[in-house]
Amino acid sequence: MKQPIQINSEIGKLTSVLLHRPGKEIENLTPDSMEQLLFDDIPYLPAMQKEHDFFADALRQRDIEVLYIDQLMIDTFETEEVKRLFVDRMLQESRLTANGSSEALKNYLLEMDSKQLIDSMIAGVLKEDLKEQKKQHLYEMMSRHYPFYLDPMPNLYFTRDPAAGIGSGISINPMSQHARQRESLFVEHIIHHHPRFASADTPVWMDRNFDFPIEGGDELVLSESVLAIGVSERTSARAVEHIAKNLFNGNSKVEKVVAVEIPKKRASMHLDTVFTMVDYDQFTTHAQVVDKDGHMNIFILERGDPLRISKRTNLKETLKEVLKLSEVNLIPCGGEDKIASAREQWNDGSNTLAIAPGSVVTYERNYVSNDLLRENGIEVIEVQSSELVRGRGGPRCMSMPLTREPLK
Ligand SMILES: NC(=O)NCCC[C@H](N)C(=O)O
Repeated sequence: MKQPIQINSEIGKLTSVLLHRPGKEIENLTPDSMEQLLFDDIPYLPAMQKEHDFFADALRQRDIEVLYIDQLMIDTFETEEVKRLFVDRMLQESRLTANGSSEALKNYLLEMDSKQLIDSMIAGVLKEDLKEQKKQHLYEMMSRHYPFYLDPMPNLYFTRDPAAGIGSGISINPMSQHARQRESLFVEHIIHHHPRFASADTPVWMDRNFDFPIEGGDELVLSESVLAIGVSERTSARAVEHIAKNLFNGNSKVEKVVAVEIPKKRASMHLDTVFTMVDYDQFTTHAQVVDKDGHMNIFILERGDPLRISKRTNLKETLKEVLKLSEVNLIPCGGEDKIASAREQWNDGSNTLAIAPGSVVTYERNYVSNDLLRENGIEVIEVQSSELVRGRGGPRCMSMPLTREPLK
């Protein structure tokens, strides 16, 4: 049987990918809530959707199958029982802001057809959407109360983060930020209930109930046997150890987990905001975390009880060692210019999505980085991002590869 997940590298020809087209959840951002929901601004939805469609079309034109989270979810809602199960899980995990709202909300959601149901769960449910509930608490009676029963999920279009394919298995992530924690529930549900995935018995390398966070933007499959993981604002060292043990003890081909420490700050929230693989021996990097010689804190985890852990201090040398390469080229985002480099990193210039060795999708706006990639022989497919970028993520963040061809 064809494996529904098969990811043995960052750069093998991409054949199937999971996306989410931004929807009404974006219009439910307000100046009061956007910071808590991890946005710096409120995107203009019609333009954002146009940009996202352009991105999806660019992938389809290159024979990449594009699947959407909402459609996969709808496919699972064939029976009333599965629908109820998911609504229950979702409500359990949502911070409901009024007593008694849970039952009313559940009934409100279950009256919907599958498409409306999934759209509403992603967009959020306003208190005014439900019939007036009897108010019992002071905070409900005060006029300026919080408008949502169910918070919107505006970050869902960053499908990279809630889960990551590794080999023929998956890491279903306990996410660090409250605003994003429900996202991995969608992936977990799809893996267990969608016919394409459920029958495959996909190994789960990380369970979303683990107590310490990890996010997919930090998980980079450098080769069949080497996984790099950023220890970052979003990913904990404990989660790295945990997934490493599961990979080594399970039926995976991973032999080395390379833990890369990056500054715990928003501009470099995940490893893929400052480091991506673009070819067999070429990588984007950013000066904020790694100078052109590649100095930084790196630990290699290998099988053993306890795990064998050894320190390295140079990214370039470590990549040469673990990937068995004689040379490695680090391409700095924004080049040597400090201003261009800071600007383009903020706008996700390092966040490339490789669709084949030496071929990447990037944002058009990062022209300094794009020119530099081309000078280094990389094919650059540009997509527009006046609005998409406002959520602080690029093409890699907006995609969860499901299958890639093996490297030759
Ligand atoms: N892999 C990534 O870097 N994803 C970008 C996520 C951006 C989102 N607004 C967040 O703060 O989680």
